Amino acid sequence: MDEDILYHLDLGTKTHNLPAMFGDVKFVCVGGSPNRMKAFAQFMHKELQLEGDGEDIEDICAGTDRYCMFKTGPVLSISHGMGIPSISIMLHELIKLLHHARCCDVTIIRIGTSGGIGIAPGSVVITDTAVDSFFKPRFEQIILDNVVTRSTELDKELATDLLNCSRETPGFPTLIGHTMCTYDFYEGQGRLDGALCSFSREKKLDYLKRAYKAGVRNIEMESTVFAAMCGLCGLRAAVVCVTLLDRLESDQINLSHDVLVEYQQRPQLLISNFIKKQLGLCGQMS
Ligand SMILES: O=P(O)(O)O[C@@H]1C[C@H](O)[C@@H](CO)O1
Ligand SMILES: O=c1cc[nH]c(=O)[nH]1
Repeated sequence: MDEDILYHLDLGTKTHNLPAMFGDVKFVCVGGSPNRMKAFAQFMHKELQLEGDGEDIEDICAGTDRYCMFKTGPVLSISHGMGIPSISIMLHELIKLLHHARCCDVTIIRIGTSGGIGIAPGSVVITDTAVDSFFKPRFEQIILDNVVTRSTELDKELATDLLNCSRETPGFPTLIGHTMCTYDFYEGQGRLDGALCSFSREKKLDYLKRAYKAGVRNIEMESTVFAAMCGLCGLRAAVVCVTLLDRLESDQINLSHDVLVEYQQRPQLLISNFIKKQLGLCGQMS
């Protein structure tokens, strides 16, 4: 293409010097909420001891309200909204952006929230394999009128490195497990508290217990397409989500604001330590 307009990011190859803006990016962290991803960028700014306090960090995608993007040193922090279609659009444009910027050796990590199965709320799950609602390691993309099945394996070595790093990040339990990705938060995740519910509490528990038996430790809404797209495009990818509740116990998220904020910081803390370690900065920082 003579010109590539990354419409939902409000960036383009003719309007922006993408290699100058993004050429040094080595880590991309993504998550649903714009505020969380801004907070993560500000946190990374401090952890990397970059100049200034990072409080005035600018949203690179301020020209659109679809996604937010912040850059601090070699770390890019981007929001992706909720669900597969939203993260998929962002990933198409992000991956093209990394290509246009001639970035190399990029690691991409989703830092999110999730519902746990049979584990303590506040636990952090590092995904080894993302599975669909049938506990299968696949993402089915409809292309024209074909169903194209893609693998959802994630980088095992990266997951192990992250688990090792978690041992040096005390304060919360971290484990490796399968993550189930659904198309909905309510019926799609077996919740009884949506506007619609067509199954019993017994059926819900039977489903979630079967998921647990299949190795699923948490449920969220983006991991399968994230794993599939990053895998096909050759990006080293990981999914690290905190659990907000144990779905065998409840459906409603009734954590106080402060606890919710602290839980959401857990994956950020782990990833910040991992990034510092990768950059050879550990031991020199707070
Ligand atoms: O990254 P976040 O915390 O947004 O991910 C999960 C999955 C859905 O997008 C959302 C549902 O509350 O949270
Ligand atoms: O239960 C939960 C909590 C957060 N995100 C989800 O997708 N499910």
